[in-house]
Amino acid sequence: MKRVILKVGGSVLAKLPKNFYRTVVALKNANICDPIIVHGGGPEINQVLTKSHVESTFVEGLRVTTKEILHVAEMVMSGSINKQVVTNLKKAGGEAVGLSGVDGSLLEATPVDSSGNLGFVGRVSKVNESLLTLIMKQGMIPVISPIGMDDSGQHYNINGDMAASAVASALKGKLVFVSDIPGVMEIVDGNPIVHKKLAEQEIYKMIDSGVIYGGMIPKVRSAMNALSAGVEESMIINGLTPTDLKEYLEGNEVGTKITTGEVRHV
Ligand SMILES: Nc1ncnc2c1ncn2[C@@H]1O[C@H](COP(=O)(O)OP(=O)(O)O)[C@@H](O)[C@H]1O
Ligand SMILES: CC(=O)N[C@@H](CCC(=O)OP(=O)(O)O)C(=O)O
Repeated sequence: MKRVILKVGGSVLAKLPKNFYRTVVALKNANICDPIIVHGGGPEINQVLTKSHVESTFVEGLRVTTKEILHVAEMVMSGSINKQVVTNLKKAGGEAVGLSGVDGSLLEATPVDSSGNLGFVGRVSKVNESLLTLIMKQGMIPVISPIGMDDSGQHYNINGDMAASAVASALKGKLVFVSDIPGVMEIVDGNPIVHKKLAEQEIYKMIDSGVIYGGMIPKVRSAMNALSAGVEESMIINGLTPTDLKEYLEGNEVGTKITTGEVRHV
């Protein structure tokens, strides 16, 4: 069965319309496809850090992660957020298994930056596909928190978009980023537009010119990496509307499709 990897951003987790989880469960129960959720949690991590008076900085959308910040990221994402997503799927009539990348070596990780400037930020070096397959075969939806571990047992904070891209690449599924914007946007002649399709070269230009910034940088990079790894489709859609996910699954044009091909247009 086809796999759809849904990366649900921290930006939308608390704001998803009621039918979001019902749509995901319906896909599974009707054997249309096997959904896998990878979630983020940036805003909730920020809240806890702010309460603890811990400052946090980002480099190109990645959080510089000290030992203390890693502890908070793990507590927030693998703890409360992961279990809330599992609960929401249950309430929508599904069964889900919540895991972090630490469990069953689901996401083996290495430091993203060998200079050490980003601290305990990881990238996925290997995905335990058979564990995911096992869960899906039991009729359950895997829900993944993006914390990884290396051979020595060191944990890493992994950007959710990068984790989702690695999972999609391993499973050769479709990759859908569910975020708080209608897609990749740009101001053209004074008006905001949503790009329906974007190719690699355009994306690099948009990063260089600052049109794509912050959390959108790891998203588009992860989308492109997944495509080069053989993923069928990488999309960015809006999690704030009750219709985008359903429309996308029904084959209608929503959000931004990232392509490897040549340019253009809106
Ligand atoms: N060109 C762009 N189009 C749309 N959003 C952009 C763009 N560049 C940067 N962004 C920012 O990226 C954010 C989405 O990334 P992020 O906050 O990390 O979301 P998530 O938690 O869903 O992963 C948007 O809310 C917006 O502020
Ligand atoms: C290394 C790194 O940046 N990790 C992210 C993990 C959470 C995440 O990716 O959350 P969103 O999906 O909400 O952006 C962080 O600490 O914020």
